[in-house]
Amino acid sequence: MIKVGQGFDVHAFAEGRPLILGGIAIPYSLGLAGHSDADVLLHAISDAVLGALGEGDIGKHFPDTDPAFEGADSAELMRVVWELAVAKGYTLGNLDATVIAQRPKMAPHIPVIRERIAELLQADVTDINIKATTTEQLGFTGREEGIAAMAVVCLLKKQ
Ligand SMILES: Nc1ccn([C@@H]2O[C@H](COP(=O)(O)O)[C@@H](O)[C@H]2O)c(=O)n1
Ligand SMILES: C[C@@]1(CO)OP(=O)(O)OP(=O)(O)OC[C@H]1O
Repeated sequence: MIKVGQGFDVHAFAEGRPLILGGIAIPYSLGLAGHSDADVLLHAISDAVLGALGEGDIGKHFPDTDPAFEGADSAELMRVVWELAVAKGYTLGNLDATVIAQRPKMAPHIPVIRERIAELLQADVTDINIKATTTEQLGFTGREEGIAAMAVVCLLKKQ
């Protein structure tokens, strides 16, 4: 059986916070605002997995009104999401995600992010593709007000 899910998330830039993207810290002058560590890429991927499972979204599983998730490590939240997929008998077919950011330059960090996500999803790194694009200075990402991310996953289950 094949299940497909998609996810999309946005977080605004904020001063005085580390920039956490794809489960790693990226050296940059700004971080992202959020109730958790605001890892917009892992949030989009987690939502894609939950979508494929028909399990709603991360806001349903980890409400931003719950103090338990204040400052949460989004990698740990994604581990919980992935445990749900594994418990239902799924493995990852493949994941494709895009970070939409005018800055910082993502390309140097993508190999490490791929490895980190492969580890979190118990998958082969060749099944994980992470891309980045600017919006050519257009819109909120182009004005460097924040970062958006989108993801598509394919989950597989033996019949
Ligand atoms: N934050 C970003 C954005 C883009 N890249 C890389 O640059 C290439 C060109 O971006 P365009 O938006 O001009 O198409 C893109 O394909 C990425 O490889 C990046 O590393 N970090
Ligand atoms: C991750 C959670 C929970 O801490 O908070 P945020 O970091 O604000 O992220 P968002 O993508 O807005 O929603 C999911 C939340 O419930």
